[in-house]
Amino acid sequence: MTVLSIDKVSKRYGKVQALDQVSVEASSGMRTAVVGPSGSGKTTLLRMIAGFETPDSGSVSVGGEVLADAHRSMPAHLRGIGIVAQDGALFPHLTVADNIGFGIPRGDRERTERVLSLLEMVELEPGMLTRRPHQLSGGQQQRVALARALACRPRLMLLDEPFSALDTGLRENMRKTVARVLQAAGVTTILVTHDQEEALSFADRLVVMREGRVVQAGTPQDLYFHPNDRATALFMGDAVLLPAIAKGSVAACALGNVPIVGEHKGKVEIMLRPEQIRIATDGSQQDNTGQVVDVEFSGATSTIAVALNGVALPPIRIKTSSVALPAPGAYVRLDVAEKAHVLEG
Ligand SMILES: Nc1ncnc2c1ncn2[C@@H]1O[C@H](COP(=O)(O)OP(=O)(O)OP(=O)(O)O)[C@@H](O)[C@H]1O
Repeated sequence: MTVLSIDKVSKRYGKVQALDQVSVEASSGMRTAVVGPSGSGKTTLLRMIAGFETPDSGSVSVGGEVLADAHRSMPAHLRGIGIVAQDGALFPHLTVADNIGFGIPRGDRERTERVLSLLEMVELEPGMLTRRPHQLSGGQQQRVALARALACRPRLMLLDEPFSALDTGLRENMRKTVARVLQAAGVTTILVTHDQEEALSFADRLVVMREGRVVQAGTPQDLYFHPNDRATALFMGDAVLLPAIAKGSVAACALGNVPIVGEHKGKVEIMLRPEQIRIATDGSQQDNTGQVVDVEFSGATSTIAVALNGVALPPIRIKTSSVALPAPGAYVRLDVAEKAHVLEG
């Protein structure tokens, strides 16, 4: 069942077309991440759903009810939408208990019980209830903000870069906790983030925006392995892009004859993710694809730059396990482990 439906929404600020005919749908219980470079319109879209902006044209509906179009806009507080902002935006003068219970009427007999169960849901100890926000860590503040947003039993949850202020380790941990909590609560969620890795691991579905438009939407696997174009390919992660001549299901390129997804003919550009390429260090001077020009050690994995034989292309960079690394100058053979993706256009 579709919970959120954004239909051809446009928004202009002076000369800037912040949103241009944007359509997005989110099904019940799904987690959708909106990603895109800075200025692509992500925040404007989120603010539009929340009710802080009104569309010039198009409509925003939740649960089949039109919340906003060019003629009307339901006030934000009546929309039944929960929001967790980047900094948590907790009320500094209120305790954790009062922050979480803020949207639950004081006279509600089950208020205390509900606050406790929300606290437990976000994995915080009951001892925290009497603390104020400044006595909490960044991660704990975000958990309280999530509990507060869930307290109103929202029909939709908006997450605006909620992990960006946290350290890397904590960030990953929080991402998992928040995904688990939202899944358990069955709340349909929209996450806005700069971080494509975060989007890939958090969401069931990704929407990629560029210059106010949705350029591609799909599962994380779709977007990562089958981006429509070069810009999305590079935005979603490290990519090896090579010119090639396609003939049916094979393309001839600097890595040899590589199997490709689908059938193509003539000049194309193919994409492989670095982990789809294996380095064989037994390449002799006769049987090799290129020469190692740089090795960048970074713990468990390393990045190896390989200059390909006979092509005027920059060295390709491949992430590999740091075990038995080749040395700079070594000849290596590169084997393609999976079918390459052919980019459009
Ligand atoms: N209130 C406003 N007045 C004028 N221009 C605005 C306003 N809000 C956004 N814009 C412009 O609209 C465009 C989209 O901005 P938006 O904040 O939605 O992008 P974003 O993808 O969220 O960027 P970031 O990742 O940097 O937060 C930008 O060019 C921005 O400068």
